[in-house]
Amino acid sequence: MGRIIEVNGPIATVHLPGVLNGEQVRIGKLGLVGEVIARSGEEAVVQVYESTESVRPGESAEPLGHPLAVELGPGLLGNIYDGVQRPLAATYEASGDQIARGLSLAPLDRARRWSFTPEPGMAPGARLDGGEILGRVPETKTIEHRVLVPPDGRGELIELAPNGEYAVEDVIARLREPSGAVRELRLYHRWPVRTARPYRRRDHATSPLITGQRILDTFFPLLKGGKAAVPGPFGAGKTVVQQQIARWSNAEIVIYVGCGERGNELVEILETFPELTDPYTGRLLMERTMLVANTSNMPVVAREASIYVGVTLAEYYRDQGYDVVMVADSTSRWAEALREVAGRLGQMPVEEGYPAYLASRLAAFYERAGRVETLAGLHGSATLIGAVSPPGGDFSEPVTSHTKEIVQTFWALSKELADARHYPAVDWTDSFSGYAGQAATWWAENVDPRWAARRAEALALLAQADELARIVNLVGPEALSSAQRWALEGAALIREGVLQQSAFEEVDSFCSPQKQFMLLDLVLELHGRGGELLGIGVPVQELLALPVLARARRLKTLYASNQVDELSGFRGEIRETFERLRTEYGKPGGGT
Ligand SMILES: Nc1ncnc2c1ncn2[C@@H]1O[C@H](COP(=O)(O)OP(=O)(O)OP(=O)(O)O)[C@@H](O)[C@H]1O
Repeated sequence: MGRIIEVNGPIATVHLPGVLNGEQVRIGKLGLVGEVIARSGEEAVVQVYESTESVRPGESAEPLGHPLAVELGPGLLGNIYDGVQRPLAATYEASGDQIARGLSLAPLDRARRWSFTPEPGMAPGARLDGGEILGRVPETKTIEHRVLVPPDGRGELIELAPNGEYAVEDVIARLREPSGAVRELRLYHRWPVRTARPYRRRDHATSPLITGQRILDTFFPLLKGGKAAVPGPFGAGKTVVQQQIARWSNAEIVIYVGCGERGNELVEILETFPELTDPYTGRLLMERTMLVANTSNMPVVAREASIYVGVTLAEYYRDQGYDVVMVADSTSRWAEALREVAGRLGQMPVEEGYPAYLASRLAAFYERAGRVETLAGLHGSATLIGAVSPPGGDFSEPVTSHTKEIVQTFWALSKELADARHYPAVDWTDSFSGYAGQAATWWAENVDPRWAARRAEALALLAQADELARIVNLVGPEALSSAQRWALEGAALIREGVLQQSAFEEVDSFCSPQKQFMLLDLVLELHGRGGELLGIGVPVQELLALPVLARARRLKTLYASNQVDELSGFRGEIRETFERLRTEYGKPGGGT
């Protein structure tokens, strides 16, 4: 037992000989949770994850003998945790609205019993390695939990529990480790959150994470196992984008980390998520979701912990062979926590007060994304998506600029688009995806071989229109040729008929890959055929007045994702309209 020497906000200096860096510590009479972040001689600096108000020098400091770790086992799904994995529902029951400080509640329900089935063929005498599957538990109606040997466990199986109902603390297997020691395995194990969980090897990520959002999937795709960022100024729609991904993406497991956003946003998430229906099963989305949310009475440094808790949960389900997506809202708040701690430790600030290790911390976090072959030989992925909230919307600030270097997919939200009520306000000029090549293979095989060409054509048209818009601003629309005016119209059709997508409109909130491609293809066909007519002398005014243009803008809400065949009927309408015009103008003396 040690004692507190000094308390400075969320940082406590303690006299605690022999404590290790990273070790968890409980400090003060209340037993507040903290973690050693620096040591010098017999003293250690502890980052405390709860308010240190009224904690005094001289009070006790107790080392717990292990680093900040999470419990991993059945019962995680559907849970809402705080930044140090305390279950919020049970916590509220125990202490009411204001979480009592120092409260220690088990993350996994100790009383609940789970129906365990040992893995077929697994019997005493088997040589087991870390990460292998011992048995299975139906965790929810849709997700089967694979009970794993902890990654650091290895040896001869000497006992395995038969089929039956077990609580997480019950011993379900005994292992004789190479040292001869017998290790008891339970339905759950602990894992330190700052250590990436091991896997056999990295796989190439090949299939896209389909989010149902056209600007994301078609224009700036992300792969399962990939890393993405959503930077955006205040109110540009980061939260809506992340919620849409959590709600609609084709990942099997969803982890939503609400890290330090404003209280009311958190309340909204806590209220809305438990009511959402899973579009793939018709059941509750929470059956395959976990929420990690910092409560407002936890200090900023707890945001750090919640990011690591989230990513460790993601790796754990990846290790069971699932595709997991984790969204973190927002990594800027986490970076602010790093800055606050660095400041209090008197570390040299480098950029805008952030410590020199900001970039490496961000990189190490995103490095935990990936598609892997697990220790059990399964294939799973963890996709990481972080929101970034640059102050004043300035993307050159340190957190955004470092993140941009690290991620492969960058969905840049723009204030101008949001102000113009163009949602999702993802800017097609500033955004990028390094995965478009791999995604193209998937789209070609599963949707249409022309995907990459159509995508490139649309992006080129959007870029051309942005350039033309600048000219119009300078010299007025009269300076444009007919072809240029038609290009502007083509880009407007893409923006309004394809890119804009309301999260709140039932038919359009989710768009299947087939519908995404069909919409894009139809708009480009329309534009292409109009261009041909300009070539034979049809005046651009006549094209611009065609009623099919307005129809093309509305297609997205007229046909749902399961009505792609009906939607494709619009191609006939386009062809008919343009053929009629062509015959009119093709005939001598026609067209007047
Ligand atoms: N895809 C969308 N469809 C319709 N409306 C949207 C969409 N995206 C954003 N909005 C509108 O923009 C508003 C602000 O979005 P959101 O709360 O996600 O912004 P934010 O960037 O997370 O804000 P903050 O900086 O406050 O965290 C939403 O309340 C909604 O009205």
